[in-house]
Amino acid sequence: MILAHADQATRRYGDVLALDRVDLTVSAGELVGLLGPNGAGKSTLINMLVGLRRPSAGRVELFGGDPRQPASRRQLGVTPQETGLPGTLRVSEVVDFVAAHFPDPVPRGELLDRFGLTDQAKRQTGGLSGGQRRRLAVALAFVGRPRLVVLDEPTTGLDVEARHTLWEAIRSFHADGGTVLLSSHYLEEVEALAQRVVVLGQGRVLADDTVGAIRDIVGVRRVSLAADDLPALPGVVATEHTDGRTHLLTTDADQLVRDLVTAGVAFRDLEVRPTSLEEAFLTITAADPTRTTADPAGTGTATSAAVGGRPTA
Ligand SMILES: Nc1ncnc2c1ncn2[C@@H]1O[C@H](COP(=O)(O)OP(=O)(O)OP(=O)(O)O)[C@@H](O)[C@H]1O
Repeated sequence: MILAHADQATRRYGDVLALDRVDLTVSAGELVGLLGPNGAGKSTLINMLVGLRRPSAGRVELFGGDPRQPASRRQLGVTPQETGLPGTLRVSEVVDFVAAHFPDPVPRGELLDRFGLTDQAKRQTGGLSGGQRRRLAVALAFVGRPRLVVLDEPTTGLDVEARHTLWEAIRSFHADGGTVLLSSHYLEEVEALAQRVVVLGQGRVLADDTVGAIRDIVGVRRVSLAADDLPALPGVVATEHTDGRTHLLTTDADQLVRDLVTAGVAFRDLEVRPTSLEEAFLTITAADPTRTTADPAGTGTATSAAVGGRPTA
């Protein structure tokens, strides 16, 4: 069953084309990560799906209806990128206030415990730290036992422990059958949580696939070694130097290793590993923005800027 759907959704702000004919479907039970650099259009897409913005062209649907109609949002929980909490209310009062809008809310104690906020229950929200406020804002999206939760950069500003608490809460909601769409700058977060990743770049969908498939699409491997002198080698899309080691990014690690041997390079401590999602993502977003999906041929378009290194060839 499709819970949220964008069909050729386009959004302009004056001269800025923030979203350009984006298709996205989120089905029941999925946990989808939305990735993209600053200004890629993630918030714009999320805001359209939850009824905060109207598309300039194309269509968006939530639970099969218009997201701008309150009836379509009854089973939705949202935490936008920026939220305001009444500073003089206590945490428990804010939770109770939101819970009063729902027929079967999560009990306050259970919710606060799940989000690591039990000790803050009696504190006024104005006195909370930024991270505690953020955790409360995210917790509120879950109060009404929604079927779909949409979180725009939920863990921004959180320390490692708070981030892991939030991950656990999101995972347990998903394990109980909940559906999640979340945007993030933290690529490790998407790797840790999401089954499916949608990569946005310059307002367009660059890739929509599993984390593993995106790595395969990009197909870049990191060959690390120590060597005094390296010749220019074919198939290297970028080179980095750290701590006396050289890291070569390539789409064909096997061939590169053969070439190193053939060239008689005296290398030591050779290591070959897949790139992280971050490297894959940066490679995709650096590719031709006119493509609607990433493809293997696109890997060759990676630039040194895309992977933070210097080209050798
Ligand atoms: N209200 C607005 N008025 C004008 N331009 C806007 C507005 N909101 C967004 N934009 C522009 O639309 C583009 C997409 O912005 P959006 O906030 O959706 O990106 P994002 O991927 O969420 O970025 P970030 O990761 O920085 O939050 C950007 O160029 C942004 O400057």
